[in-house]
Amino acid sequence: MKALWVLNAGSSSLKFALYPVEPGLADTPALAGQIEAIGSQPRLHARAAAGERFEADVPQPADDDQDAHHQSALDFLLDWMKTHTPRLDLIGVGHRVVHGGAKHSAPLLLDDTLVDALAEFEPLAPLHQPHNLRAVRAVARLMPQLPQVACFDTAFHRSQPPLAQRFALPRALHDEGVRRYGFHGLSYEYIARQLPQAIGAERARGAVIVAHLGNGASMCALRDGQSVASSMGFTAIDGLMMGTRSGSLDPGVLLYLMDRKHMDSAALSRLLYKESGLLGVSGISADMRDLLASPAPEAREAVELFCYRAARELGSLAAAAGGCDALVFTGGIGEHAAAVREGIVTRSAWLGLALDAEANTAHAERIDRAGSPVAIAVVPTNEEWMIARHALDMIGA
Ligand SMILES: Nc1ncnc2c1ncn2[C@@H]1O[C@H](COP(=O)(O)OP(=O)(O)O)[C@@H](O)[C@H]1O
Ligand SMILES: CC(=O)OP(=O)(O)O
Ligand SMILES: [Mg+2]
Repeated sequence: MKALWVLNAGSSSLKFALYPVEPGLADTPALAGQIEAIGSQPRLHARAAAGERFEADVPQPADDDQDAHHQSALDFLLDWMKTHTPRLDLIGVGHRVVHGGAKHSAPLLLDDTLVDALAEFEPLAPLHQPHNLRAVRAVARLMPQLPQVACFDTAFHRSQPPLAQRFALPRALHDEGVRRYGFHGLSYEYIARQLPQAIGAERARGAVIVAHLGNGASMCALRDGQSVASSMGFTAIDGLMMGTRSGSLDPGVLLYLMDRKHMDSAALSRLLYKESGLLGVSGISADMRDLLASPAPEAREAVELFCYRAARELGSLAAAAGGCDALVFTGGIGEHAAAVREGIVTRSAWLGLALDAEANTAHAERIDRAGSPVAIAVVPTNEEWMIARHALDMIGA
């Protein structure tokens, strides 16, 4: 079987999928899964198209070194893949690479020079980029002849108008790359392809706001299926409140923390990327499921702040898009947490949004109330398929 591997290395997970490519790219992977909880109790879960399920504990080095944890999860996965897919004719590997900078608006074939260039963006995406590139290097060591393709989370947003990409900072900083990039682009690109089917061709050409609410969360304004603005900026901390990331913050808070608490960039980075968001506000968990199930007032406040911040961002993106013909929910929270969707939509009635409560609790594809002017849809995202599509286009069958 000719096939493509897809690797999506995240902050605490390593997702993978194996897509058959003969005759064309399959809709569903032959095998897909992830190693979750890297750094705490890593476990591999996978599922074959035929329904067979696999689970395995992933050994983890005893020390506290995040890099070592990711490396050992990756080694385990590559070994596991070899033993579970012995008769495979691999034609290439597609990777999610979170940051492609200002230059890269399309997927690229990877080589050593490009990997080194992309490593320059590691400080801008410390939870993702180092792990993305580690996976590229590991595959290159094991199978040096195999073509590898980088698919950038930032690429889809390069269509944004210049104003949407600019901070109100001195021009020289913009010119050296301090600008808004936007992330989750592979997810938004996939959703944009599904829009005609989900909300109708005419609405799909209009102003559509997509909320990708997962562990990392962002929103994107689309016009005619193209990104015109996004809640994430220079880094994936900006915008919405997330599992452990703060989202938008008054920059004066950082000055205060540096001056008065003597926090350096490592301490600030830990605070903003790992200790804030749902985890920081609730003091209980970064996982939306835990918070929705908890009776603690701090958990409820964290969920409410998440919805409030998302509703405010929705208003801002509607301004950027010149309206809101449809709102689309995706990502782990967007696809599964009916209470969060309700919290966001009820705060957005002024935009013409109205929820069909029954359809919402049933996680139906369309959850807007009959006769209301704005479509609301729930569309599962599929970053892995989008990566496979790009990789196959680059490599050729
Ligand atoms: N049934 C559910 N109800 C509420 N939240 C859920 C549910 N399933 C998953 N989630 C939430 O989705 C988030 C993870 O989303 P996901 O898109 O898988 O994240 P990642 O950014 O790691 O790809 C977690 O906060 C998790 O609690
Ligand atoms: C860019 C980003 O935040 O990605 P994730 O949701 O996978 O953490
Ligand atoms: Mg994700």
